[in-house]
Amino acid sequence: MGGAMLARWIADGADPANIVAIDPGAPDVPAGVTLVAAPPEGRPDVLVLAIKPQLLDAVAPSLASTNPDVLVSILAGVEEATLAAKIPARAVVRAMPNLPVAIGRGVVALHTTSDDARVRDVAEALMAPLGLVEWIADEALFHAVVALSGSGPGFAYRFIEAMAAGAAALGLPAAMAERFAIATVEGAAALAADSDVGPAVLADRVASPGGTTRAGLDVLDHGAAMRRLVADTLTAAARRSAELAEAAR
Ligand SMILES: NC(=O)C1=CN([C@@H]2O[C@H](COP(=O)(O)OP(=O)(O)OC[C@H]3O[C@@H](n4cnc5c(N)ncnc54)[C@H](OP(=O)(O)O)[C@@H]3O)[C@@H](O)[C@H]2O)C=CC1
Ligand SMILES: O=C(O)[C@@H]1CCC=N1
Repeated sequence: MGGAMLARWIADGADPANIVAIDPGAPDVPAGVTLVAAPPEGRPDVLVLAIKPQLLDAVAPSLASTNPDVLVSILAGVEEATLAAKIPARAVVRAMPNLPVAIGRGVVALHTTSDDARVRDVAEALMAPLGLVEWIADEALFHAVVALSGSGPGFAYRFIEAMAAGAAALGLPAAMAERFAIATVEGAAALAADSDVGPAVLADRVASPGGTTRAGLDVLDHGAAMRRLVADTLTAAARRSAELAEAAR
């Protein structure tokens, strides 16, 4: 995820000479970005933490002397207070991005208890090139955000896969089925984003009376099958986020 954010920042015009990536694993980084195995001397303006939540305790001591102006954490679950207790920083901002930030079409939720307007400005300016950016005042809602927009692309890809597999089972060549499924979901989402009515109304507009869509929607709606499946899916993801928070405390 850190790599996806970095790729977008550079595509948006950030100067790679101003960016230092800290990763002992020596991954590929964009040209001009300095890659180091351990934090260099000096105090960064912004430190973006993009390790797995389970690595926090192992990595935090190595960051203890960095003392950034703003620590931005994208760790699922892990709370602002936990981060503040483990990594000294003037301010901590939690961010929950998602994978489409790589093309500037992501969602980034932000949270901080800092009342310093400059901290909020820095976080907003950093995230603006990544897509839709919104502040969440109540940190407890971050579990829902992780489930919806953080994990959501994974769930959307499963749906696309299932659409394509369903069409292939009806005889469409598999590659064409996948192309059509992706373009259908992309177009449907773009229309919804551009529309002044909600998705329920749009679904009804697709469903001609007595037609094909209604026959299909009746399957999804029977016993609220789709709603229940998706609610269970998001609940499982949110529960996991809470477990990660608890484990990191
Ligand atoms: N994937 C997603 O869509 C999203 C992920 N997140 C959050 O982003 C974080 C990363 O997730 P994800 O990208 O999926 O996981 P990855 O395992 O792909 O990324 C973690 C990265 O951290 C590196 N790393 C490991 N140890 C260290 C260390 N000691 N110091 C610095 N870097 C280290 C890893 O390197 P190596 O591979 O060499 O071990 C790897 O590049 C998680 O906290 C997750 O909750 C948030 C929103 C969305
Ligand atoms: O699966 C995960 O834990 C991360 C957080 C949100 C998306 N990916």
